[in-house]
Amino acid sequence: MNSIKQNTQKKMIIDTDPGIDDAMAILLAFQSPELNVIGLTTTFGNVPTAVATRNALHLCELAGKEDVPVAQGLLTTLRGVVKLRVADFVHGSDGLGNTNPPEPKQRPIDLSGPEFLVAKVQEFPGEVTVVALGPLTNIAKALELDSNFPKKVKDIFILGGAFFVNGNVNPAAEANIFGDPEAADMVFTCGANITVIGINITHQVVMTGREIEELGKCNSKFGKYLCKALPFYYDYHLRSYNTDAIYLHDPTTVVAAIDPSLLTYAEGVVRVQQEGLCRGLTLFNSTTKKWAQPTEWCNKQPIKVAITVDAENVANLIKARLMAL
Ligand SMILES: O=c1[nH]c(=O)c2ncn([C@@H]3O[C@H](CO)[C@@H](O)[C@H]3O)c2[nH]1
Repeated sequence: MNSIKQNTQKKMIIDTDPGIDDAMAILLAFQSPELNVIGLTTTFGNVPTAVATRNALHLCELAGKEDVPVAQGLLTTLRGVVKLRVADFVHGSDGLGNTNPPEPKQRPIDLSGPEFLVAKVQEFPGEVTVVALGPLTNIAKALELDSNFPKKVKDIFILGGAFFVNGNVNPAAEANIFGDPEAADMVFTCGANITVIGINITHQVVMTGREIEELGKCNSKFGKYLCKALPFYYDYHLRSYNTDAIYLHDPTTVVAAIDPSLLTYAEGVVRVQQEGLCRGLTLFNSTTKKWAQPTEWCNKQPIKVAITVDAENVANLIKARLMAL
């Protein structure tokens, strides 16, 4: 990689819980000339954090990116909850569709995920894009470690929430936000330049059963690899949504970071329900109403919430890059 090319690329850290669609997103990022992936940080959600770390290292090795540092994130929620909800019914117990990936040769770096995030925004102030594909625990911890993190990070693209639609854990909550609602609320209101891509968007960006077969037949290394894991993810969608297609949650978020113009956004303050029936609900204030009394949404910095997506072009970009040789 010559230095001119590196200078024009976005420096990206992916916070991830691989996860089949995370694997697609990571490989997509490695295939994207616009991006310089400077590290992966791992979290729980689709799998426990230790499994996410193993899978992240494995994916780097598969892609010949052993030089990309992997920093293991927190093993618990921000507030220390150890009994975590893990979506093995979506991704398999190994996170990769029960394909039993080989043990990686590389090890995670000594810094924790949050420490790595803090160190990189300090090293490259205003230059680092964070793409958060799991619960927001590591990003929230980075805020606790460095109160200037929101000013130093360039932007944060978050896969999470369900805006004006039902969730996927229950009618109220989307999985990543449900995984650590306290962390999510902290991140959404921290003042950083944040774009949120919810399942109101990602449920429109799909790969059909036939396209999964095509991916397996093409000569691309990543395509061949992914189509071994994808049947598990496909079966989950067929069972749960009765649809002949998978939702491209995480890769869509990487595409939004590459080319935000493929989506449209509304700006407003988002808060997260912390307790009770609707724990994990993301509530976006889209009104311009002047409230009679101050609300919990007042005096917080607005963030961008994706409202529409050019689903066909986003999906085509993902497929083309994963099928590229
Ligand atoms: O706990 C989960 N339940 C689901 O139904 C579900 N469907 C998808 N996912 C994963 O969570 C993110 C989107 O909410 C993505 O990373 C999906 O892989 C889910 N996680």
